[in-house]
Amino acid sequence: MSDLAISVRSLRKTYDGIRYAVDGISFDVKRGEIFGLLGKNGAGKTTTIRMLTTLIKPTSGTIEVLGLDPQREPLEVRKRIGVVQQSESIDFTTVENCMKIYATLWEVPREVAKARTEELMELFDLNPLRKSRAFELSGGQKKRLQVARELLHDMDILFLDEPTVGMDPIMRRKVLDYIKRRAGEGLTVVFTTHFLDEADYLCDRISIMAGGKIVAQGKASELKVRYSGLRTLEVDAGSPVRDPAALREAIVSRGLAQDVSVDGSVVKVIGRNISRELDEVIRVLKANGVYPENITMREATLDDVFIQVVGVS
Ligand SMILES: Nc1ncnc2c1ncn2[C@@H]1O[C@H](COP(=O)(O)OP(=O)(O)OP(=O)(O)O)[C@@H](O)[C@H]1O
Repeated sequence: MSDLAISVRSLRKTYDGIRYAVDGISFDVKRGEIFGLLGKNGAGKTTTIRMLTTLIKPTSGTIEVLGLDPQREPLEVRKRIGVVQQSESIDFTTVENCMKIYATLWEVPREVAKARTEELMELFDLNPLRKSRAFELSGGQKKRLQVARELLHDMDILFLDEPTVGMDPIMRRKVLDYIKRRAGEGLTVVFTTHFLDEADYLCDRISIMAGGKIVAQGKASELKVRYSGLRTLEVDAGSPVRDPAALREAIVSRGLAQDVSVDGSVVKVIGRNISRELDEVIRVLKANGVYPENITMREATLDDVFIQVVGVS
């Protein structure tokens, strides 16, 4: 048996015949690995997951999921995977019934289904909502139900497309720890998220996508090392920055930094040479009406790597 759960080569997908949503990506995922797909909105993550999970057909390229071709053997693939999609129809029935229906659909033996339902209801804090109808739940509660019901059945690979959206930090951590535990028991996980701290915490390996391509790939720690020259300078100007676009242009066009972002009075300057160019950066800040009241400099986080790789535009 191959130790690869997924193998993708030169995969492309166009919806309109003009633009490629996924544009020639190749990657492997080992069995038992947690693989993260990151990227800005529209990068091609969901399209990739939908092709891997048999929901849409590739335009070209090859996919192997557990040694099977999702296009030729969709039913075989579906039997062995779990998918939590980004948005999913939520039934009119109660939370309790929803779990029962899913267990029946997946043909989970009655006793196993009962035990798992109790475990998952407890874990995802769904007990107080047992009798609530699913469509009445809040966004985060719906997401909890959506993830819990998918975990009722046995599977070899679990695909999670932004599974923690709307969840509070405690629930997010619980879900991530549960996924980690299942991966420790041999489950392969493909995971997309916009929360880079989550990817850092959970994923063995990460691919960053932009414009349908994979633009960086590796362990979170490797990516951070690869971009370790990056520093983030954070400046608090005390009052809102008047013209963020002009400030950004002034710093980036001089090659002083790769990126500048402004949030109210706080300016974040990310780049490789910031320590060396600090005097010049501050001169330009002042020339643009930003008089620093507080300055901090720190190492790159995964967020910084992400911004560096995919850019801000
Ligand atoms: N059903 C569709 N029909 C036409 N174009 C689509 C369809 N689904 C996605 N696209 C386009 O394909 C590109 C990639 O979208 P995709 O949903 O894969 O990105 P994503 O990385 O998952 O984004 P997000 O983080 O917002 O979920 C986008 O330009 C999007 O507009």
